[in-house]
Amino acid sequence: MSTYSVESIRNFSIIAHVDHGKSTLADRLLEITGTIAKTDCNKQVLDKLQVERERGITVKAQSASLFYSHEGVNYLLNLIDTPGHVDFSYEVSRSLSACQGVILVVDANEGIQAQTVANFYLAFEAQLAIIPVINKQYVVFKIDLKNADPERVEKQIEKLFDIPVDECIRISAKQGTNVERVLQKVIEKIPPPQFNTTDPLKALVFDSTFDHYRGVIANIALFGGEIQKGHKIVSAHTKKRYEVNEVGILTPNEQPMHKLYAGQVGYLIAGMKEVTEAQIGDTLFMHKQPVEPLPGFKSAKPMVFAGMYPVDHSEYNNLKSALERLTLNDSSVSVHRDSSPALGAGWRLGFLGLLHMEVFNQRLEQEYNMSVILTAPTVPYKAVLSSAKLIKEYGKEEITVINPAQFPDKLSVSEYMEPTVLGTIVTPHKYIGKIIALCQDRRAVQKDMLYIDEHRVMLKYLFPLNEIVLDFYDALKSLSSGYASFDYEDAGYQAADLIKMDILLNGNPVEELATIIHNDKAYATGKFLCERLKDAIPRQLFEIAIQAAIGKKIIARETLKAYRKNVVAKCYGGDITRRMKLLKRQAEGKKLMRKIGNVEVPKDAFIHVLKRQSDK
Ligand SMILES: Nc1nc2c(ncn2[C@@H]2O[C@H](COP(=O)(O)OP(=O)(O)OP(=O)(O)O)[C@@H](O)[C@H]2O)c(=O)[nH]1
Repeated sequence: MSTYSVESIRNFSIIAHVDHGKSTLADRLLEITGTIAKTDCNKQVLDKLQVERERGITVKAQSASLFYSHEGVNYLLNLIDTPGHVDFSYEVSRSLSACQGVILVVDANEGIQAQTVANFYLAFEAQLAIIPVINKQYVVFKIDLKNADPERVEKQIEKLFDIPVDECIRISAKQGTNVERVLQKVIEKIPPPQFNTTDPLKALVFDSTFDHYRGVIANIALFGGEIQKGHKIVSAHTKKRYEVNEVGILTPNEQPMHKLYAGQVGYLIAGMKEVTEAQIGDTLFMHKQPVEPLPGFKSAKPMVFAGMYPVDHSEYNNLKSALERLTLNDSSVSVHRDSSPALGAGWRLGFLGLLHMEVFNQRLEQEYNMSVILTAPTVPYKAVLSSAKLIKEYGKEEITVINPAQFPDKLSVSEYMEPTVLGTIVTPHKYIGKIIALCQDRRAVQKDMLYIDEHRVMLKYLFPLNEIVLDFYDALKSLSSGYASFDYEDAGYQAADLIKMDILLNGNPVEELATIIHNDKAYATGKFLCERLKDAIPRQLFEIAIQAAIGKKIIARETLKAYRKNVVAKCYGGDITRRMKLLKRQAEGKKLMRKIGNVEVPKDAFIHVLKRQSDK
């Protein structure tokens, strides 16, 4: 950009429900503005991570600066593509802090879904300009997807969000139809940022990534002043001083610039090496010109915790450094050191949901070549202690329990509490009966029910978090043939009758599967886990007793019969290389096993075992 004028800047995010077409719209915007060449290969260009491409979802918000000329004026448009899944809504709220407006994409076929509602309210509460866009819709031929019904979706938007029907723009992101109109609307409707270059530097760190060679790359939004190479800056959070090595914009790859100005969004490299140095939500200011720090962000609140241990203990230090680096790229993961008698030294990690946990695990494997053991996920329970000894030990009466191994005994507790969430379900009305039954089975209490139009209903339920965290979404999808959607927000704690259940293999506890559950569900869960484990464990040379226990009391049992798998039997002792190959393959298979007593369990069995069968 040759000349700078804050009047010609627009900062906006694209928000939507999962799969409604955010990343595809971002591709078209990048093409129209000449940011990337127009080819058939541009598919979700901003989804850079391998895990994003494989799963076809966005997990990390990505920024891109676009240059666009309209009516003789050159504009700088800073676009942030955000994830749609509920586990990553923290990324959305952070991204919005760097924006003055949003494009709210709604699929013309599916209409308003649970995350559409959640994301709309994030933008609305942040007082951002909102541009509703109906996607998957040709304008000329009326129909892109067969069941597209833009009129119906426009009416839903008017009813739920109070946005007049004629403000919606109908597009096909895939075909590029009418997408230019969206850009024009961005310029007309989203206000330029109201910041001055003459003010002292005030830069918000709204995201950060870690580069193996260059250290921390901080994504910043300038709320005042300007910044360039050589400037001495200070972090409001750590009070540490840095010299700026490089500033620039993302197009979408890093493009160094001489300067960044108030109102712009870009990146900064300033020799930050430690994970803790690039705190998201931090304010950077010029050395000797301190400013009032920006409010920052509420820290991400982990919803599920699980233990993580290296498969092979010699890998402990490598895993430690991989974790440090990956958590810098994903600061919503909380990490506490932990250890267990069975698994040795490891960590207890907090995630925003199960998908987040799976994605993090996949990234460790793909980006850092690390293979780990994860224990059964648990939600953060609370216990009000009655034992004077324990109160003294913890230094407080109320403790949070994120590890079943530390679950205090009933005798030393006056009350247990479990976390709850307010869930929003949007569904075609024909599935309502089955969904209500599912919610009741999950101990949920109905709070609201609203018809969005004659075919669709929005239900609100208060759920115990542990009832939805593992597999509620899968269950909901399967009983509504994929049509119902779900989103939730934190709703505090409620008293609950909780117990700790252990799983034993030939009398040895399987630490990975110890869980805290509601008393009412103990027998059913115990029976189910034993049955599932029986399927997950390969037969071995001896009989295996699989038991569920509460304290010393066994509440369920399955028996796995002995079996001898002789892998080399087929080789007739003849071909020695073939025989060696088979033995090697068997040895490699064993590496992925975890030994409990003398029983070998595939290490990935633990999470699969926990998903409930009853919901199929
Ligand atoms: N028919 C049709 N399909 C579209 C259109 N826009 C996007 N899609 C398809 O919808 C699917 C989801 O698109 P994405 O752009 O990945 O959706 P997203 O909202 O970014 O998804 P998440 O990042 O996972 O939340 C892809 O298969 C796209 O090809 C469209 O205009 N018409």
